[in-house]
Amino acid sequence: MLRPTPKRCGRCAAASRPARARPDSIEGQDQVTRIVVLPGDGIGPEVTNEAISCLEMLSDHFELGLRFEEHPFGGAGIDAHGDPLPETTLHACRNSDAVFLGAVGGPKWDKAEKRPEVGLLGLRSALGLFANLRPSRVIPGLESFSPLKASIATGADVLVVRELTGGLYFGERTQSDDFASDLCTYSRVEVERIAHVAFQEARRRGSKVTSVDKANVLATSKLWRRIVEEVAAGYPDVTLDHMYVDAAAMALVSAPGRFDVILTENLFGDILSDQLSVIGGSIGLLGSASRGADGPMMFEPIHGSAPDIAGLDIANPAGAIASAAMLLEIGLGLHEHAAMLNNALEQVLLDGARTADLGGDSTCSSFGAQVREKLQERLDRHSAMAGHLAINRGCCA
Ligand SMILES: NC(=O)C1=CN([C@@H]2O[C@H](COP(=O)(O)OP(=O)(O)OC[C@H]3O[C@@H](n4cnc5c(N)ncnc54)[C@H](O)[C@@H]3O)[C@@H](O)[C@H]2O)C=CC1
Ligand SMILES: CC(C)CC(=O)C(=O)O
Ligand SMILES: [Mg+2]
Repeated sequence: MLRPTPKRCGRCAAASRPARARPDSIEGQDQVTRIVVLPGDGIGPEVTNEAISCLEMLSDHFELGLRFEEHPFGGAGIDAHGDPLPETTLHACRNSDAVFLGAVGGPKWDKAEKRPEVGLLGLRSALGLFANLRPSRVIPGLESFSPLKASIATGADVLVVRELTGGLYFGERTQSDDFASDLCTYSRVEVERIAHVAFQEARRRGSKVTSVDKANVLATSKLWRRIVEEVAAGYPDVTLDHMYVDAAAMALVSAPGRFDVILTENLFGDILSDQLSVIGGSIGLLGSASRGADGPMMFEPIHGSAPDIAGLDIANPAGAIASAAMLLEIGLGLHEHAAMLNNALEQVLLDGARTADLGGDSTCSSFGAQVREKLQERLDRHSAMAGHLAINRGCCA
């Protein structure tokens, strides 16, 4: 993964080092990291605006060289080019260092020949983004966000590793007036590679994987379970257990603390991660990262375009901002910068800012502005610290 080179004092604590130079960088020229931004539809542009503004602030301050270019996608792609995934948009995504997506869909395009959601699935497939990481936790101090009793919700911290390019969403479909079918397929390779992602993620967390399937009925789940067991043998330090998806849905609300990493297929992961999001307070809080074997990663909040609240400036941008932090951390390897943004976001919530989904009256834009205020405080503190270090070390004169 390409990392921008922060241009501050080389020894400065918050400036991560580049992992490797961009292959297309020209000596003596500034390095640029291309972020393709797909605001999409409904609340997508509203939450994207808040998230990208945070990234711009960080990029300006640390001279990260992030360059943002917006492209139509989803319903906006249909309106602009008659296609939810216009060729120019796909080309830009393929040639980017990372993609940031708001959300797509809405009633305006529900009867379109190719719906916005077809564009989303097409993009995930075209970029080979087979692994979708959806972290969710009950933030310490904000247990009251959860509809669950504090005794149940406290400490919940779960990562859903969702297979993203296989299963029912990508199987052959038939549809007539009286009959319809959706084919669910999984191959050994598809299960193996997502299982490896889950076990590797578990090593960075609580060392436990719960694989969720329906192996008491489905052939794909039987294959899934067998291959997950095989992959698990290579990770003796990680505990593996299996749950049927119906039981897992129940356990998520009765004992969310029992989970660390949930490894599951596309449809189950889609459903369970929405359910999980509410345990932390709202679907508006969760970000996600999608990755393939190589190429650009994509970052998006887990929610949809929320047509019921679109255009009202009341959407919660926290999930989009959390996705921006994931872009910094996972996409660009800028751990300290990501931590600054996450920390600013969490502080705004701890200070009491609440959008409507959390029972408050903060607007989307005012919430975003508050996060940037907190971020600015952290940047100022960082500059002051870097100044001290520079004086002591005789650099950054
Ligand atoms: N990644 C994507 O682009 C996704 C797109 N969709 C599409 O979005 C459209 C709407 O789908 P829905 O099923 O209604 O799911 P949704 O996630 O858009 O909304 C479900 C509920 O959560 C609320 N909500 C969602 N995000 C919120 C936020 N940030 N702040 C406050 N409240 C929020 C909405 O107001 C709504 O009541 C459909 O066209 C669907 O296909 C759905 C999920 C993901
Ligand atoms: C088009 C849908 C599969 C999008 C969705 O619900 C999701 O990825 O969470
Ligand atoms: Mg979903």
